[in-house]
This record gives sequence, C-alpha cells and structure tokens, in this order.
Amino acid sequence: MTADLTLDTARAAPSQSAGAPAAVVSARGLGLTFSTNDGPVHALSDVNLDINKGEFVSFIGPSGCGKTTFLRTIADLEQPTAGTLTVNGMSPQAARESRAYGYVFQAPALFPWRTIEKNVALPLEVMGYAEADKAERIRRTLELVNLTGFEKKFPWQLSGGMQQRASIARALAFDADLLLMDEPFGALDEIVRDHLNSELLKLWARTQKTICFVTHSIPEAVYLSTKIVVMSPRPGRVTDVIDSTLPAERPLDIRETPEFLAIAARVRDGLRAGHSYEE
Ligand SMILES: Nc1ncnc2c1ncn2[C@@H]1O[C@H](COP(=O)(O)OP(=O)(O)OP(=O)(O)O)[C@@H](O)[C@H]1O
Repeated sequence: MTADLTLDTARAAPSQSAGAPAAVVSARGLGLTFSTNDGPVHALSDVNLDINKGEFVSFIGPSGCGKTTFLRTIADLEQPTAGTLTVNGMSPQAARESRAYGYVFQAPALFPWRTIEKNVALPLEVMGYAEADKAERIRRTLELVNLTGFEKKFPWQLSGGMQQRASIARALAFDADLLLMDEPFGALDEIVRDHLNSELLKLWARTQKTICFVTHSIPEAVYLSTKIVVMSPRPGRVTDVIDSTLPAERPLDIRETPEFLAIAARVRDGLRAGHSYEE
C-alpha cells in the first residue's frame, strides 16, 4: 500500500529559522516512465514529497525502485513524464542553471590527471570564478572535508574514502545549498564508512545544507537522516516516510540505542512490505 505522502512540513529541521519551512524540493504526483525496447519502465510513480531547508533526507529501497532516477530528476538530468517537481521553487532546469545543487556520485569520478585542488577547482573554472575567490573556496572546502595538506596529490595517491571526500569538496565548492549524494560510501569498507558518516553529519551541521542521500544501508539511513524515505519498485514509489526522533547530536554508538533500533525496524518493515522475492 502506498502511504499518505503529504508530509509533516511543520517539524523544523535543526538549521531552520522560525517561520514557514521553505520546501527546497517539492514533488507532486511525480512520475517518470522510460520507454524501452521491452516496453515502458515505470521508474517513478505518484511521488509526493516535500524536502525542507536544512533536512537530511535518505532514500532507501531495493535495486530499481527509482532512487537514482529521483535524484537525477531533481538535478534535471531526467525529465518527469507526470506531475510536477520544483527545486527552490523553480523548475529543475532553472534550478540547475542557477547552480542550486552539488552532485556526489557513487564512484568518486575525479579526473586522474588533475590534482585534488584542480579537481575541486573544476566547477569553479566552468563558472568563471576569479582566481582569489577560487583559491579561497578550494582552501575552505578541503578544510571542511579534512583534506588540508592533500591539495597537490593526485586522486590515485589517496584512499577511496579520501577520494570520496574530495568529491564532496568539489560538490560543496560553489556553495550550493542542496547536496545530492547517490550512494557515496557504498563501495567503502564499514570502518571507513562509519567514519565518513560521522564526518558527513558534522559537515552537515556546520554548513546547514539540505542533503538528499541515496543508500542501501538501513543503519546508514537511520544514523544520518532527519527523514527517511522508503521506496519500492515496479513501479518505483514511496511507501513510507519516517521523521527521525533521534537527537541532532549523534555519536556512532547511538546505533545501539532502543530508539535507533525502533526506527531501523520500521524501515526494515517498510522494505519488506514493498519487496517481492519472486523477481
Ligand atoms: N535511462 C533509462 N532507460 C530505461 N530504464 C531506465 C533508465 N534509467 C533507469 N531505468 C530503470 O528505471 C528503474 C529505476 O532505476 P534507478 O536507477 O532509479 O533505481 P535505483 O533505485 O537507483 O537502483 P539501484 O539501487 O540499483 O541504483 C530501473 O528499473 C531501471 O532499470
């Protein structure tokens, strides 16, 4: 069953100032059907969702439930075939043109022939930032992700976790308020992932960005998020939206608390309900 997806927008995110929450992303009846040689693929169906300023929202669900498609639609890399989607109150195209978001991909996607600082500089070069401003932004964002001192290294001289931190720095360099992260830590081992999760939470608290984060991991989703969006495939739809009751301050051992485990259990139930083992 598809849950009532009209969300509680009154619950203030930690970084939000008083007053009506501003929806950074708003989807109403959003659908996206791909036409393929094998017939239509319903990647997204009737998605209704508001993501407010300063929220950390995770998208979780089995392979093919439309998580990446939803992120790509926000980023104007895919076009909806039904419903509406706004980003900062604008069309996704207008939001993209106003550089509303930074995108962090599954793999670090750094250019191997560029140093770390030159990789972070890339979007700033494309956008024509002045030299001094560019240098200051590179310094600041590398400091944010704890990569000060690694400016002149090449990506292949860094560990996988450090490379992914450099990708995050690149996505943050031009001060977009919205960060779209598609399974950024999926390929990393658990210890590194734990570390990056807690670093990401600190970074989020410091920068007050709105973050949309795709993951397959229940603990990761529960640990990071103010809101967890559970999705199911065929057609890709939202089956549950969980507002986290965990405090903003989250040491890693919060994952053993009853409150954490209760949220994780609800996510697991949502995933089970939408999962077919026959396919
Ligand atoms: N360009 C495309 N053309 C046709 N079908 C597509 C295209 N992109 C995605 N799909 C299909 O749309 C559905 C949703 O895909 P999507 O990548 O959004 O899922 P996902 O939840 O991100 O999966 P995963 O967890 O495996 O990354 C899948 O059935 C996929 O095969």
